[in-house]
Amino acid sequence: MPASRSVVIGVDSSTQSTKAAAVDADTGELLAVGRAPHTVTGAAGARESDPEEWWTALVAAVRSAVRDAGVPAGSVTGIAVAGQQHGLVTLGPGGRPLRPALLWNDTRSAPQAAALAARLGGPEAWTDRTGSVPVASMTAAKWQWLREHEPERAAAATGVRLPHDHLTERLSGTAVTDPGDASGTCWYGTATGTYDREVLDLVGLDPALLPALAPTGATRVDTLAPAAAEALGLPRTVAVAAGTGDNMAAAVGLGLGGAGLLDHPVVSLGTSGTVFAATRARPAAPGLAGFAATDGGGTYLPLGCTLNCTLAVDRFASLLGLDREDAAPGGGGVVVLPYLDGERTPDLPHAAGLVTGLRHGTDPRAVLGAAYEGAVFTVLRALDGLLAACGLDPAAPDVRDRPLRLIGGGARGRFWTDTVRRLSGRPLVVPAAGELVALGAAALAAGAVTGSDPVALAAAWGAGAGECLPPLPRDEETWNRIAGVLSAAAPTLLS
Ligand SMILES: Nc1ncnc2c1ncn2[C@@H]1O[C@H](COP(=O)(O)OP(=O)(O)O)[C@@H](O)[C@H]1O
Ligand SMILES: O=C(CO)[C@@H](O)[C@H](O)COP(=O)(O)O
Repeated sequence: MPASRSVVIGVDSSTQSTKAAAVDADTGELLAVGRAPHTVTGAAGARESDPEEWWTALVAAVRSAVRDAGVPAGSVTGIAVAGQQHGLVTLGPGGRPLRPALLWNDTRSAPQAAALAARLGGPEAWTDRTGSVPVASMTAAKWQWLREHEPERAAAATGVRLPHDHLTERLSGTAVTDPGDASGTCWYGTATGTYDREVLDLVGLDPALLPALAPTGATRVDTLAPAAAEALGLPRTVAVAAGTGDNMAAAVGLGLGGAGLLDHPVVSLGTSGTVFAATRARPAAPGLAGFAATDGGGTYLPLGCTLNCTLAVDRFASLLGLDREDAAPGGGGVVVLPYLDGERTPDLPHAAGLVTGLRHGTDPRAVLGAAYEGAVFTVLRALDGLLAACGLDPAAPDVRDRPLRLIGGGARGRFWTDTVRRLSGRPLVVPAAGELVALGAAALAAGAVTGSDPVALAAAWGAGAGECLPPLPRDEETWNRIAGVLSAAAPTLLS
């Protein structure tokens, strides 16, 4: 290996685990990936994780990636963190968390979100200002929940951070965020590129508690703080980028942004199911998050998000005593609405899962298959909403022919890809590189080291290239059966 090789580390700190990718900054070669799991606790709508565990996982994953890459620590030049979005991290003395973080899929904040959505002139005013109408996932609703349920902790907070901000601060000692992840708080103005003081007043949050806004996720905020350098076994000279949210980093990894187009909408199958596209317009619609991309240059990342994707299907597999791949199409009338965690799109925070169409002869594998179908249907309905908000007719042949890029852990599963193909009738591109979020973060790190545009870097690395799967005939019957059950069950799902 040439002594001058420059290696960058991209960290994906998402709901279930941390993944750290060691990447050759010049060629984009993925040298190694380190992984470490997270613990999520909570019942009855609560979902919390200990930020200290994220830090321990980051250290373990980065050390493992550098070791497995077989590169000297001195060749590492940059690091960036992409994190699960929206989570509320409250800091106390010494910058340490006051309590576990409230996660994006914690639905206890639904009443606070509904109350906030009615303020400031109602939903349209919120989308005009922040891009999104508050739902339970948004950080502003979580902060309001904390004020109402744990006022002494809210009053004691000396800092309020998103998950990726907190980890970036642990790395660098600098309190900073980026436009992309900030746009998931509902207190950041996507039109102005600044914190919205009126929203902060509304939720009683002192702006001094928030991190500074970096111009882009690739902004070099500092180098490693001494304690972080020691924990990671890396030199203090390693540049730390501002980082971003996990969906924004995936967009960077796929080379979307700048002159980003709607040609390849993205579907991500992870704990959350997300659909997004990079666009220069600023589309707004109820049920859609009008995020900013992380380039800070007027690219937007409208996104639909479901709460029940791979984890919900895995839960059905374990309830049925089956392996996740041991599924059959749900034909024969079984329908599963897998809303085990409530749901965000559609906005049904209090919903529970629903199974219909069971008979004595029902094959358990078909029930599992129907869970996949229910999860994929929910994601693809969100995709139709996204395309419509971008001014496109989802059913128009030229729109239906646009390949979907399929990413996230579920994209590794054949039954997932088959179900997306069958229910969408669209061609798919499945990137060969599994860790698009970590690769996007690595491109942000390389951007911080070299000053280059991270989207252009990732595009040159070819991180998004992969297998093209031709379309299958659209399974209208299954689609209509699920849509019928959803519509008939709507009154029950609301309560
Ligand atoms: N080979 C595979 N086949 C099907 N599903 C998989 C496979 N590998 C991982 N998964 C799914 O991917 C999920 C994790 O995806 P990931 O995108 O890493 O989640 P997150 O970013 O939310 O932590 C797991 O819940 C698991 O169900
Ligand atoms: O809330 C959203 C997007 O708005 C989620 O997509 C989170 O960012 C969590 O991501 P994963 O852990 O599922 O990757």
